[in-house]
Amino acid sequence: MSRKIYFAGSIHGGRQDAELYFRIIEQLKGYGTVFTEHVGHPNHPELAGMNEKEVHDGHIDDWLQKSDVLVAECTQPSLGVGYEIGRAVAMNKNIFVLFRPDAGRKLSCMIRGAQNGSTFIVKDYKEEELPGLLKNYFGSRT
Ligand SMILES: O=c1[nH]c(=O)n([C@H]2C[C@H](O)[C@@H](COP(=O)(O)O)O2)cc1CO
Repeated sequence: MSRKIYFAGSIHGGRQDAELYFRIIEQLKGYGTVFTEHVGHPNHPELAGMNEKEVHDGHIDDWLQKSDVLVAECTQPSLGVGYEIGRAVAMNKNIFVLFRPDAGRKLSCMIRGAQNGSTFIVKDYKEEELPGLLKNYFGSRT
């Protein structure tokens, strides 16, 4: 059965990296089914016709719950992404956090400090390194 991937990236936190999210999602599709392709949509519609509770419950109780792994691009800070990570920790999911130090930000200690070398991995990266990083990450997991 195909691996199920939940990709998290900023929406209301700011869309500066939306095109990068799209490119990451395109690569992730090579490793499984991505539930949250809309996060990389260049013109993501406001709430996509749903109310906040429908968005929250559909993402957390359905997609995140069913996922094998959460991949989160955390360079652009987002409350929603931080929340998704915390909920994924509580569900014992595999979590792969991507962060670009070159953007001039510092990743929260609550995220960088959560890494444990197995289920919670944080990688500082540049975009050109992504194919190799994803290959390593998914290659070492079933
Ligand atoms: O309309 C939405 N659709 C949606 O999928 N999300 C989810 C997926 C993203 O990984 C995350 C972004 O959170 P935020 O909007 O706080 O940046 O929340 C969040 C919103 C709006 O908060």
